[in-house]
Amino acid sequence: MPVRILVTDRVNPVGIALLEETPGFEVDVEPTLPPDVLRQRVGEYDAIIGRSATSITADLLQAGGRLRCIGRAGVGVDNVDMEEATRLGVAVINAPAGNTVAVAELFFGAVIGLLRNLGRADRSMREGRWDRSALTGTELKGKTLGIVGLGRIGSEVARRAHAFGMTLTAFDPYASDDRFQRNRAERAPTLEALMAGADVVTVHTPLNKETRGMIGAAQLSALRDGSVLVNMARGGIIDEEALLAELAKERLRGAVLDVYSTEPLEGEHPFRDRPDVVLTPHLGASTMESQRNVAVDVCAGVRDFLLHDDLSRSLNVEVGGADTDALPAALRLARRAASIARALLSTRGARAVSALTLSTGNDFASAGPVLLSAAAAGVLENVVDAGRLNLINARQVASERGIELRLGSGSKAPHLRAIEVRVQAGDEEVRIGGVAPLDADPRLTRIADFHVDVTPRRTLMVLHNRDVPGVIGRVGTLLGNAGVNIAEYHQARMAQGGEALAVVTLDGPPPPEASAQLLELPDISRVTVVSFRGDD
Ligand SMILES: NC(=O)C1=CN([C@@H]2O[C@H](COP(=O)(O)OP(=O)(O)OC[C@H]3O[C@@H](n4cnc5c(N)ncnc54)[C@H](O)[C@@H]3O)[C@@H](O)[C@H]2O)C=CC1
Ligand SMILES: O=C(O)C(=O)COP(=O)(O)O
Repeated sequence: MPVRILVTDRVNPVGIALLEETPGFEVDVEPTLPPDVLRQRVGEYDAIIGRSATSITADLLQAGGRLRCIGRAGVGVDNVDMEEATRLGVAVINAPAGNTVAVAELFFGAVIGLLRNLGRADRSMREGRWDRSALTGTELKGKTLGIVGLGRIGSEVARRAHAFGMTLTAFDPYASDDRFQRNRAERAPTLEALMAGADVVTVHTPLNKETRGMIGAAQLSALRDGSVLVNMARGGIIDEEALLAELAKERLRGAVLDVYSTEPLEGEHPFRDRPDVVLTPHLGASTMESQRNVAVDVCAGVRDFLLHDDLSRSLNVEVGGADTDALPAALRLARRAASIARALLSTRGARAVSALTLSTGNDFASAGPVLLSAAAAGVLENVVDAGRLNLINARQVASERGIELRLGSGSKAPHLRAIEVRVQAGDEEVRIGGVAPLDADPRLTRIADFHVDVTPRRTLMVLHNRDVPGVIGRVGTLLGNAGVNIAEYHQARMAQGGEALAVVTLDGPPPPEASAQLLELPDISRVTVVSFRGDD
C-alpha cells in the first residue's frame, strides 16, 4: 500500500518534490481544505502537512485512522492538539528555524513603517498630496527595545536592533544568562518591568497555556507614553480588547500586528479603523526564501519519519540532547529487555505490571526519557493493540494502565553504554541488563541474577533448568525436530549442580506445542518465549 500524504496549505513545491520523488509515496496537494472536507478525507492519509491555516484538532486526529504524522511548515504548533496527537502516537514535526530571518526583517520594516508614517505617506501621495510636515517620524537610534521571548526570532531581532543603535532589555524566564549576554540584552525581572522600561516592546513567544492573555490591561497600562507594541508571534498572547482600550487613550505611539486571535481578521474589526496600528495579514514567514526553507525542512523530516521511523524531529518525543544516530540499537535493547522481563514475570504468573525502572550508563544519560519510552513500549507489547504503540505514546499508555515509570540513577552502571530495566508486577521483580555498543549489535548481559551474553533477535527463549549434564543436547534435539534453528545458546548457572538458565535465540518462533514438550523434559522447570516486533 502506498504511503499517502496530504498537503493542505500553500507549501513551497521544492519541499513537496522531496516527497513526490520518494518511491512508494503518493502526495495530494489541496490548499486549503475546509475543516469538514478535511475531516471526511483524513482517514485516507498517513501524514498531513500544513501551515497556520489548517487546525489539527483532536476530532480530526481521532478521525485519522491511519494518520502517523503531522508536518507543520513553520514554527508555531498552537494549531495542533499536541496532547491528542501524543496520546494517539502521531508524530508532530515542525520547521523551527527556516523563517526566523523573515520575521526579524518584517519586524524592522513594519516598526519603521509605523514610526516614519509610511502607510499614511503612501496614501497621501496617491491622493495627490505632498504632506511633509504632518508626517515627521521618530528614529530607532538611542531607543530601548524590549523583547518578550529571547528565542530564535527574538535573538535575530536583537542582533539587528544593535545595528540600529538600540539598547536592549528582554523578558524570558527560560533563557540562560549566556543567551542574554550573547544578545547584549539586560534581563528584565518581570514582564511589567520590561513594558515600563522600553520604547518598543515586541513579543516572540509561542502561544501556550502560559502565554495566552499574558499581556492584558495591567501590563498594557505599564507601557511608556509614546511607546510601540508589536505582536508578530500569535494572536491571543495580547488581549485584543484590552489593547484597543489602551490605544483609545491615545497615549501610545501605536501598535504593529501581524497575528490575530481569529484569522483571517474580521472585515469590520475595529483594528482596521485605527490609523495608529500597522496591520499585516500574518505575513511574518511569507518570503520566498523562508517558504522554501521551511517546506524543505518539514518535508524532509516527515519523509524520514515515514520511511525510517526517524523520530529525532518529532516535537512530542523527548530525545533530549541524545545523539540520535547512536540511539536505534539502545532503543531496541531497552524495548526488548522490558519485553523479556514482562514475559518472565508472566511465566511466573505475575501478569499485571505495576512499575518499570530504567537505568543507563553515562553515555545514555540524556537519552533516559526516550529509552524509558522504548522500555514502556516493550512492557506493553502483546498487552495492548501494538498497531499504534510507539515511542510517542508508550509512556502515556503505560501510565494510563497504572504502570509507574521511573528513571533510575546510572551511577552504578557497569558500562558507559549499559541499559538496565527492572519490571515489577506486585511483589515480583525481574531485572534485565544489556549493553548497546556503538559498533556492534546490542547484547543482553544479565537476566535476573544470571550473567548472559546474547543478542536479542527475533525470537528468544529463556529456560530455567537444573544444572545437570545433557540438558543442552535434549533441548537442541527437540527444537531441531520441530524445525527451529538455534542462532545462539547461552547457558548460565549460579553454582555447579544448582539452578541454571539458558537463553536461546531462534531464527523463528517455535511451534506452539514446543513449550509444553520442553517442560516435559526432565530438569526444565520454566519456559518463556518472547517474539519481538521487527525483522531482526
Ligand atoms: N508571524 C509569523 O508568521 C510567525 C510567527 N512565529 C511565532 O513566533 C514564535 C516564536 O518563534 P521562535 O523564536 O522561532 O521560537 P523559540 O522557541 O526559538 O523562542 C521562543 C522563546 O519564548 C520564550 N518563552 C516561552 N514562554 C515564555 C514566557 N511565558 N515568557 C517569556 N518568554 C517565554 C522561550 O524561552 C523561548 O526563548 C512561534 O512560536 C510562533 O508562534 C514564528 C514564525 C513566523
Ligand atoms: O511559522 C509560524 O509559526 C508562522 O506563524 C508562520 O505561519 P504560516 O506558515 O505563514 O501560516
